[in-house]
Amino acid sequence: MKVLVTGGAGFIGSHLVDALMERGYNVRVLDDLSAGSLDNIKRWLEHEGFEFIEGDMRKREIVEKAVEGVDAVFHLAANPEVRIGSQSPELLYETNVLITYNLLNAMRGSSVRYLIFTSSSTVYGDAKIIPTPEDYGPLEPISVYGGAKLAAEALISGYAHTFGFRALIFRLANIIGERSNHGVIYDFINKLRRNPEELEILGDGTQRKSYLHVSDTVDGMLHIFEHFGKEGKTYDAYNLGNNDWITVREIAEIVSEEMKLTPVFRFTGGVDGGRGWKGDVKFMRLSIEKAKKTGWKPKLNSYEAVRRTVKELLSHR
Ligand SMILES: O=c1ccn([C@@H]2O[C@H](COP(=O)(O)OP(=O)(O)O[C@H]3O[C@H](CO)[C@H](O)[C@H](O)[C@H]3O)[C@@H](O)[C@H]2O)c(=O)[nH]1
Repeated sequence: MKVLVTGGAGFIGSHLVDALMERGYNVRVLDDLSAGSLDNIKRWLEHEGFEFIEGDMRKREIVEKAVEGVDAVFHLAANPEVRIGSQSPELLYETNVLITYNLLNAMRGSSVRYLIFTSSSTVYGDAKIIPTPEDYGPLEPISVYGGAKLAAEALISGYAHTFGFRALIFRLANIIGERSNHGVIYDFINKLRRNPEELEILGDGTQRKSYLHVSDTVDGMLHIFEHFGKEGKTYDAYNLGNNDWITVREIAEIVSEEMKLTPVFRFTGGVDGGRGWKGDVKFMRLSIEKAKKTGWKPKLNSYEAVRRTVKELLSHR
C-alpha cells in the first residue's frame, strides 16, 4: 500500500513514518518544514520506498501532486499551537481548515481510498462529562484551534460521504515524546536551562490533562486503522489518550527532579480561573473505551509518559 503522510517530518508524523516504513509500506511525505525537520526522517531519505516532497499545502497544485498514485493519506500537517489562537486566528484557519479543504479537493477523483486525520481533544471544549466519550455533545470548542479541528472533521465527513472514500478521525489527547519541539515539557526544560533557580508556570498549575506517549499514539493509530479497514464504515472517530491524567504542577516537579534542580515555582495565575492562556482547556481526560475495544491499550500512563519524555528530550541536547 502506498501512503502519503502530510506533516511527516514533524513530531508525530515522523514517528508514524518510522512505523509505516518498518511495516513495509511505501511512504511519501509532504511537509513544508515549518515545524518539522529533515533530521526527523533522515534515516529514510535514501531508502527505496520512501519519497519526500517539500511544499506548503496552502498551494493546491502541491497537494494535487502529492496525492497522485496514493491509496491512503495520513493527514497530520497542522499548526498545533492552541495558545496562538487569540493573536493569529487566520494562521490556525489556514493551517488546519484550508489545507484540509485543499487535500479533500485533491482527493476527488484520485486513487485515495482512506483518509486518516489527527484531530484533537480540544473539539470537546470544557466538557461536562469526564472521561469524555466520542459521542459527547454538543461540541463547543473554546479555542480557535479546537474550532478549526472540528471544522476540518466536519468537512472530512461531508466529503467522505459525498465522494466515496473512507475517513478515520483520531481525537488526540496531549501527545508527548522524543522530537517534540513545543508544549509544556519542552517549555519547562528550556525555561530551567535559562534559569535553574526559578520556573515560571503559566496559569495556576492545577490544569489537569491526559498525556499519551507518541509510541503508544502511533501504535493506536495503526492498530485502529487496520480494524477500521475490516469494519467497512465510511466514517468513524476514536479518542486516543490515557486512562489517567496529571497536573501541570506535577509535570513541573518531574521535570525539575529529572534535571536534578529544586527551582522556586512562580505561577503567573493565568486567565479565566487559572488557565495558561485564553482557550486553554483546564481539565481534559478522554474516554478511551472505544479504542480499547479494538484491542489497543497504552503501555505508559500519563506519569510514565511524562518522565520518559523528559529523559528523551534531555538526552538530545
Ligand atoms: O510554559 C508553559 C507551557 C504550558 N503550560 C500549561 O501546560 C498545559 C499543556 O500545554 P501544552 O502547550 O503542552 O498543550 P495544549 O494542552 O495546549 O495542547 C496540546 O494538546 C492538544 C490536545 O489535547 C492539541 O492537540 C495541541 O495541538 C497540543 O499542543 C496547559 O494547560 C498550559 O497552561 C504551562 O503552565 N507553562
